[in-house]
Amino acid sequence: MPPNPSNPNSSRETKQPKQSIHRPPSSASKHPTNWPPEIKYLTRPQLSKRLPTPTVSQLCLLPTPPSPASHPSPLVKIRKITSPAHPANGQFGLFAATALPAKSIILDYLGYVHDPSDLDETSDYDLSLDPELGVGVDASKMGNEARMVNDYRGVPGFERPNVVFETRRVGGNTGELRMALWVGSKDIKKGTELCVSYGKGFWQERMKESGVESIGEV
Ligand SMILES: C[S@@+](CC[C@H](N)C(=O)[O-])C[C@H]1O[C@@H](n2cnc3c(N)ncnc32)[C@H](O)[C@@H]1O
Repeated sequence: MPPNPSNPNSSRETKQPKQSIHRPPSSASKHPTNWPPEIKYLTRPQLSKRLPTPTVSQLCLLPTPPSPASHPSPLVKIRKITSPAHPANGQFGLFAATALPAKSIILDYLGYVHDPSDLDETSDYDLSLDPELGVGVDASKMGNEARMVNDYRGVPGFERPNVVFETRRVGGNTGELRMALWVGSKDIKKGTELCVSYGKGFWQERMKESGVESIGEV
């Protein structure tokens, strides 16, 4: 804090050792490298206020998770794609920061948890959490590193996805329902891009929006 001439305690402040300067706890505002500043970085899901109480209790959606994982995740890195051969060139992608064992969990897909009354139809980041209740997790305006995962289609070197989205219950069968990103059936080497399948529905919708009638095999 700079000295303030109108503050009688100011000169005393300037003599205090450097350690006394207030800093927020380091974990409070740490974002992953390359995190876009316009997107809110989440370390737990953000619940829509419009979610009905029975839905919140059925999915055990908790304002505070029992055991928060470390943030940012040490397992992944966000990188800008700079290969013209990559279909998401110029955008971001998610990469393994370390070797990832087959079938292991990587991280939760965090975002705005909402029901159909609170749906952003333009979002490309909305995953279904509970299809029966129509609850989704939308990471378009807020989320974590998992929002950066690209689809494998057209990515050089990919014939199939190497990671999958699957729900999990935090802390056991009766815990909070979350969407998570998991390693597929094969180990992943450090530095490899992580690519899921968004599903045919995503690309069919994309084609419809761009006016293409038939898409054939996707
Ligand atoms: C969930 S985001 C993925 C992260 C995104 N690359 C970013 O930088 O925010 C989904 C968007 O990524 C792009 N994308 C992901 N995979 C793609 C692919 N295989 N081909 C073309 N675009 C892709 C599309 O623009 C899509 O709308």
